[in-house]
Amino acid sequence: MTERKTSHPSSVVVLDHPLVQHKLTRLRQKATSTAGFRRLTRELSLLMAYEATRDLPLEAVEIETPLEHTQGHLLSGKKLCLVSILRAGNGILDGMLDLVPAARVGHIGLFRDPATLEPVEYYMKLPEDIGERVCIVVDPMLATGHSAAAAIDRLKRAGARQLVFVCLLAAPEGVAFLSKAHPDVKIVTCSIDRELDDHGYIRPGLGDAGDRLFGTK
Ligand SMILES: O=P(O)(O)OC[C@H]1O[C@H](OP(=O)(O)OP(=O)(O)O)[C@H](O)[C@@H]1O
Ligand SMILES: O=c1cc[nH]c(=O)[nH]1
Ligand SMILES: [Mg+2]
Repeated sequence: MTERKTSHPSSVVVLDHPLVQHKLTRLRQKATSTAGFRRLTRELSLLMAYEATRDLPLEAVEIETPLEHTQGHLLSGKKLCLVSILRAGNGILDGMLDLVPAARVGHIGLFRDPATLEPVEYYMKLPEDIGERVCIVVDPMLATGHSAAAAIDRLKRAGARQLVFVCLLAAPEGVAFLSKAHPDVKIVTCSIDRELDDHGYIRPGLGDAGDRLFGTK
């Protein structure tokens, strides 16, 4: 996986791998159906999970292959928690759970007030031992960054210490806001787009991720 490390802070990783960019372009197209949008989101989630889990610690183990004794590496006891920002986050969550089926899952329900662009909380349920887990927070869109920062505020209040934020698309404004609010949180994204428009939509973007995933518009 190639990382582009040019004009953004070191804690932001943009996945410029050809497979990622191909699938992202298909995802952006307005002609892509709901079924296609879901399938592409799932496939991109697997590729993003590859990067988001890069720093998970390994421990050496002794194993027997059919031919000899050797040393291998398994994920250490450090446990994982995937946290979905409802509702669009569930599109990414589903794909990531294919790769890490034993992960615990937290949900934070937030919607963005269309007038103020401020997040409104309507639900939160997290594993009790969240403080002992590496948290991968997923939401397709990082627009103003307010929803992501609010979710991470809540996770830190609940005890989370090691967090990664994963999104399909980010606006420069959202990256700046989240990096300032939570400089310790690595951001993994498939693209940093040009700008936010007057309604807080990412341009060129992909439209409303929740509506496209769930066919609500
Ligand atoms: O960075 P921000 O400006 O806060 O915007 C991003 C948020 O907006 C979208 O959610 P939305 O409010 O549309 O809710 P939904 O997932 O229920 O569609 C998106 O999934 C993020 O959660
Ligand atoms: O472009 C955007 C911005 C916020 N939420 C979305 O779903 N799309
Ligand atoms: Mg939405």
